[in-house]
Amino acid sequence: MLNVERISKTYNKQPIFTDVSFSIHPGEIIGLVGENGAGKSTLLHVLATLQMPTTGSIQLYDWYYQKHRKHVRRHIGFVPQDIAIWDNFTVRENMVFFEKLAWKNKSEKGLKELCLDMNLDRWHDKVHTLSGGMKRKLNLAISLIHDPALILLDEPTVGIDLKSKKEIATYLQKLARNQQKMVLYTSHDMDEIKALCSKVICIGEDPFYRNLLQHAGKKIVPLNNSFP
Ligand SMILES: Nc1ncnc2c1ncn2[C@@H]1O[C@H](COP(=O)(O)OP(=O)(O)OP(=O)(O)O)[C@@H](O)[C@H]1O
Repeated sequence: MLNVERISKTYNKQPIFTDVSFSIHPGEIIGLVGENGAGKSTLLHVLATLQMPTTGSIQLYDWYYQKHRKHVRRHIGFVPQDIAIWDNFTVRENMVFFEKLAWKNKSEKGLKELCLDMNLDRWHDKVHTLSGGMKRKLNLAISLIHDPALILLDEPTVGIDLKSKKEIATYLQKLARNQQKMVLYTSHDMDEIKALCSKVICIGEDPFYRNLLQHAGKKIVPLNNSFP
């Protein structure tokens, strides 16, 4: 379980978010929504251990981020907003390259299966010949090589077609259900959030997303006392 307790983040004394608390249980896919600049990416960066919270504590299973940062990292898969793969390498070469950097070894057969699970079947094709959606699928496959317990996805389906979105959603649902992964997923596509996520975190002061979700009968995770 991921337990986030009263974390805050400031940049140059400017608060980005304050007093944020929530939990993610194994098997849960939680949505993270909010207007541009609300702090979604910043929160994901903190949860990915790329930045430290200014105050508060985060615990993944028995490990505290502050104390066991290196260990915690091994159990996190992070897909950043920008696609981060090698354009002149093939799909296979990218998977093999990132496997070498991963904490766990995986056979080439296992790597290929990860791609095929998402209907990415262009194993020997160079990345620059793939569509945007295929690149996003490869980015996601790379983040899963080391079999992470917590998967953090920052707008993983932006600019991709409905079919690929559905394939990714189905894959994530299977992953969460069958392997008890914890998933935190940001998107500006509310239909996607409503279909995929069991609960939703609304970050930022603007009540727009909260109202929209309440209307749709979605469970909203209260972040602190100011948003009961
Ligand atoms: N390294 C940084 N230094 C200073 N301020 C930053 C830094 N990174 C982000 N910010 C600021 O933090 C705020 C939150 O940014 P963030 O990228 O987390 O928002 P977001 O909710 O992900 O936005 P979007 O929906 O546009 O992706 C913004 O005001 C941004 O300018």
